[in-house]
Amino acid sequence: MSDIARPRRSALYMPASNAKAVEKARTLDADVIILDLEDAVAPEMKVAAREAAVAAVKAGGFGPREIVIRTNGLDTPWGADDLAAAAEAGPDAVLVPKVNDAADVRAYDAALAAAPAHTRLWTMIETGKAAFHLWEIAAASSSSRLSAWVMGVNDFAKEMRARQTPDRAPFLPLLTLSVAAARAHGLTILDGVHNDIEDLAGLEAVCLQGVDFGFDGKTLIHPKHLEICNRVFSPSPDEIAWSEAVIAAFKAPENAGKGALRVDGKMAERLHLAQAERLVQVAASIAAKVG
Ligand SMILES: CC(C)(COP(=O)(O)OP(=O)(O)OC[C@H]1O[C@@H](n2cnc3c(N)ncnc32)[C@H](O)[C@@H]1OP(=O)(O)O)[C@@H](O)C(=O)NCCC(=O)NCCSC(=O)C[C@H](O)C(=O)O
Ligand SMILES: [Mg+2]
Repeated sequence: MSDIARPRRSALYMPASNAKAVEKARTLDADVIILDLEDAVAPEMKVAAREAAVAAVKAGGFGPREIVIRTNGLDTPWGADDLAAAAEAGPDAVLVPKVNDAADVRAYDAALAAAPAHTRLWTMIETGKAAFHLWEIAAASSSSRLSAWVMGVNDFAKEMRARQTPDRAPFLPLLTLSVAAARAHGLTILDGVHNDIEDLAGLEAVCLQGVDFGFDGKTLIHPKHLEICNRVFSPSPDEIAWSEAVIAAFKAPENAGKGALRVDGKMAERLHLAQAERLVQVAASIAAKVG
C-alpha cells in the first residue's frame, strides 16, 4: 500500500504501562496505535512503560495497525533511553513531543540513527515556538525520517492559557497553517485528541471539522471514539461515486486533451482528478482492511 493511500483515520493513544489496554489494542478498530511513554505515564512508571512498549512491539500481533511509540523529550531524564529503546524495537514510527524547530528534528533523527529504515519519525506540534517554525520543521523531512505530524492541542492550550472551546476558535490559525505546511512537504497530519470521553456529539463535530481542515485523521484517547472517528474520516459513498465519475470522465476518449469537464453538473479540472484518484485509493485501502 502506498503511504499516501494508507488510512490513518484513527490513532489511539494508550499508556504503554497499561498492559490491559495494550492487549485490547490488538483487537480494536484503530488504524494506528500509539504506545505512550510521555504524558500518560507517571514518572515512577517510565522505565516499566518503556520496557512494556518494546516488548509489545517485539511481540507484534497488531495486524494491519501501525504501531507508534511516543517517547519522552530529549530534554527529560528519560528521553535518550526511550529513543534508544524505540530505535532497537523498530516500530512503524517514533513520535516525539514538543518539537520547536528544525534543530529539534535533526536531534531526534540522530537519536534514531540505529533504527531500521522502516521506522519513521513523527513529531508533535504543540508548542508556541513550533507555531512560528512550522515551515522549517516540515522542510526538515527532506533530510530526515520525518513523515508525519500530530497536533497536541492540550499542550498548546496550556502554553497559550487558552480555553478549549467547542468550536476550537483559539486554535484555528495553528491548525490551518499546520495542515498547509504539512501538505507542502508531503507529511501526514493528524488532529489532536477530544478530551471528553462521553461527549460523542462533540467528538463527531470536531472530527467533521478536522476533515474540513484536511487532516488525514485524528488522535484519540478512548476506544469509544473509534467508530465515529473512523466513519467521519472515511470517504463517503457520495465522495467515492463523484471521484469515480471524475476518473471515468477524464479517461473517456472524447475528453482527451481537455483540462476542465462538467461531471454530474459540477466542474472537474485535472486538480480534481488527482484528488479523486487519491480518494479512491484511500477508499480501496479501507475496504481491503475491513474485508
Ligand atoms: C482516559 C482514561 C484514563 C480513562 O480510563 P477509564 O476510565 O479506566 O476507561 P474505561 O473504564 O472507560 O475503559 C473501558 C475499557 O476500555 C479500555 N481502554 C480505555 N482507554 C483505552 C485506551 N486509550 N486504549 C485501549 N484501551 C482502553 C479499558 O482498559 C477498559 O477495558 P476493559 O476493562 O477490558 O473493558 C483512559 O482511557 C486512558 O488512559 N486513555 C489514554 C490516555 C493517554 O494515552 N493520554 C496521552 C495522550 S493524549 C495527549 O497527550 C495529547 C497531546 O500530547 C496534547 O498535548 O494534546
Ligand atoms: Mg502533548
